Amino acid sequence: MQFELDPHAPVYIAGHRGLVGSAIWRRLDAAGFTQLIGASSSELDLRDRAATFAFLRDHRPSVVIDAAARVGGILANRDHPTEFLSDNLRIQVNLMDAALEVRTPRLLFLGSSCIYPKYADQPIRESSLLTGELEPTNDAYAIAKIAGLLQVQAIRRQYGLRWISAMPTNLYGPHDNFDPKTSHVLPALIRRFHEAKVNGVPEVVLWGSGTPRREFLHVDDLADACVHLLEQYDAPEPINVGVGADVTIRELAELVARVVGYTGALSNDLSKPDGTPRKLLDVSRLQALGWKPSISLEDGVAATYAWYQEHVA
Ligand SMILES: NC(=O)C1=CN([C@@H]2O[C@H](COP(=O)(O)OP(=O)(O)OC[C@H]3O[C@@H](n4cnc5c(N)ncnc54)[C@H](OP(=O)(O)O)[C@@H]3O)[C@@H](O)[C@H]2O)C=CC1
Ligand SMILES: C[C@H]1O[C@H](OP(=O)(O)OP(=O)(O)OC[C@H]2O[C@@H](n3cnc4c(=O)[nH]c(N)nc43)[C@H](O)[C@@H]2O)[C@@H](O)[C@@H](O)C1=O
Repeated sequence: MQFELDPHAPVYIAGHRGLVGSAIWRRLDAAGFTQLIGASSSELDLRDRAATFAFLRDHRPSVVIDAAARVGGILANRDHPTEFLSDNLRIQVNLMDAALEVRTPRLLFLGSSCIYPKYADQPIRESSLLTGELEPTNDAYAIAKIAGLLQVQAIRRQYGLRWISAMPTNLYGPHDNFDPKTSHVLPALIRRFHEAKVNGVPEVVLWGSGTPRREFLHVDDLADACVHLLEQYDAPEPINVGVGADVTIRELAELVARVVGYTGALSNDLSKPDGTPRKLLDVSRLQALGWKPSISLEDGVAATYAWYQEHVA
């Protein structure tokens, strides 16, 4: 182990109420971490530079995990590039500038698989970064994320702080965003099929052609991978986090319909964008560090649907 994480040292999880932040909180809480720090966006708006600096000066965390961002699915990204660029740049720049000022020893920045070129060779290696054009529906978000991983690399090089960046694939699980317009595909389909079943709707419409392929990692696996990286990884290159397998959107829809118990028809709304045709991550570097996922897509979707029924439906 390269870094022994002290369970009694202050650990700040930015975005601790979100899909990823709450999973990391659960994972560290279960491991006996006693000084987890979080602040909602109404308590601390990370776009407010002065408030962010004051918060980091007050808490002086030993570890910062950046799971705070403006996040959304393909339509939210396509229709709001201004906010996806501006909010995410400000959140991460303020957080990392403030963490630098108090010399936070260890920081994990979370990017996304959408930073890679639209037509990158599959599976996508970290080295393909900036070798081709981005997917237009989320280029603003991707540029913000690329700026974030570059800021980590710059601070490592100039100040010697051992910060790292992880690039997760599409995530899902408890505390996801299930809003029909702004969410990602998997939670949107859970909600859509559930409501169609309950209301006896004969057909569910998928956005796009259903032919794009996506890789899905349960957020509890991601949280476990983040802790593993904080303990084992210390290099400037971003590191991919995924399962190493993908499905078509149509196959995902059929899986979700089966789990939900929906037996109606599926059709396609071709007026909606497909986005990147495929973004399967090469996870060989993560596997070489000794980590692999444990939650299958079928089990993960079933558990997420159960959570949805209890907390959202
Ligand atoms: N979901 C996915 O499929 C993927 C996500 N990621 C990355 O993981 C990270 C977390 O994403 P995810 O958990 O899905 O997103 P969520 O939307 O579920 O959570 C985002 C969190 O960020 C916080 N936040 C947003 N804006 C601000 C702000 N201005 N000030 C302070 N906090 C803010 C929110 O706080 P509050 O709840 O208090 O408003 C929320 O807790 C992001 O960096 C994202 O890019 C990467 C790959 C895939
Ligand atoms: C994690 C990654 O996630 C985003 O990229 P994305 O993977 O393309 O996002 P998505 O999950 O919204 O769509 C995946 C596919 O699914 C299809 N699709 C069908 N039916 C629905 C549907 O009902 N909702 C949605 N959202 N998509 C649908 C949709 O048309 C597309 O072909 C980035 O913006 C960015 O946030 C990012 O980094």
